[in-house]
Amino acid sequence: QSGEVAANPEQYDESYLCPVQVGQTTLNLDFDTGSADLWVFSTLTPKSESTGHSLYNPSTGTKKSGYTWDISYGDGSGASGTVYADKVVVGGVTATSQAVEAATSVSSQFEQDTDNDGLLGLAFSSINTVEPQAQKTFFDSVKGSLAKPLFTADLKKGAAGTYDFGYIDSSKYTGSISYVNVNTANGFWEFTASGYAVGSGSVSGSVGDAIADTGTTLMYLPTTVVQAYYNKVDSADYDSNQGGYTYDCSENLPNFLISLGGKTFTVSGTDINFAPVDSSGETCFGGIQENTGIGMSILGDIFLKSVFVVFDQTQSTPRLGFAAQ
Ligand SMILES: O=C(CNCCc1c[nH]c2ccccc12)Nc1scc(-c2ccccc2)c1C(=O)NCc1ccccc1
Repeated sequence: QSGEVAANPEQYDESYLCPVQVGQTTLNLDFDTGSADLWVFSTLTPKSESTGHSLYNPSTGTKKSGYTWDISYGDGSGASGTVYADKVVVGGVTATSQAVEAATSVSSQFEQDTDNDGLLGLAFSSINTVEPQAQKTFFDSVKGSLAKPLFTADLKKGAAGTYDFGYIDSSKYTGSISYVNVNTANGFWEFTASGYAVGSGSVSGSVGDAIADTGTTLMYLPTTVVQAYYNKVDSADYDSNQGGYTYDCSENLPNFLISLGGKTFTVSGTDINFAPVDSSGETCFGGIQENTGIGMSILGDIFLKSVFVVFDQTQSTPRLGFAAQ
């Protein structure tokens, strides 16, 4: 089988939500290549935490008794609950007995984002949080039945993009796809990014160890790289209150060039201009920030909306393919 699903941006492209049938309900889920749990708001979630969200009703599923899950993310958000086996359909691709993690508790960040009914993890199943036994991601559940064991992400700035499962749509990218091998030891789509440049010109240095993460909004890069970037932005400085680099919204940001698999990709300065820090709209928060304390770089949505990405498991070593959009 194969299929395509829309990826609809939230405000400021903070995250991208896709319609997914879970049991008998259609939920808007955040497809997340940086985690491996498919968890959803449910009728088991306290009303005080689930108002405004579409809810999964576990009555259509089969409870996996004694199974629980509990996930927390680097920003301190998280959720936990119980596990059911149910039908999940993404763009016509069906997993007949997918582990659906019903939330019995969610953190305030998720509670407040009423367009987001949960996450569909697309990292490697080795980091699924279900106890006593890790469960397969949706992709792992359907992989064997897909025309090709791969999926692609085509995210866009301020417009609907797509995730395709089982095939590569060559109308969605230009030029050739350049591939890098993935190291799955940490359960992420993790690879080594090469040189970079700020503004224009030839790339040099090395960004190093990085993950392709559709579930993280911004780009988190080594301090040396981030300082080199904001040195080219006159009004920029590190604002500890905001927890990152800010600058005058009126200032034009330079492009960021990064070399992956021997090819150089350009993230435009307009894409790196993330969002105002407050309603005055004078000061803006940058889409490139430091990866301090993370242990690797994260190429999140700010980067991914500039490229077409293939998450490829056609070979014994998984690989990532990048092409210009
Ligand atoms: O977790 C994911 C992908 N799912 C995110 C789901 C999600 C988490 N809040 C959400 C809110 C809305 C929608 C989805 C999510 N990626 C990774 S790998 C390593 C780290 C990490 C580890 C330690 C320290 C920092 C990051 C993260 C991380 O925490 N990213 C989110 C973030 C990163 C930085 C700042 C904020 C968030």
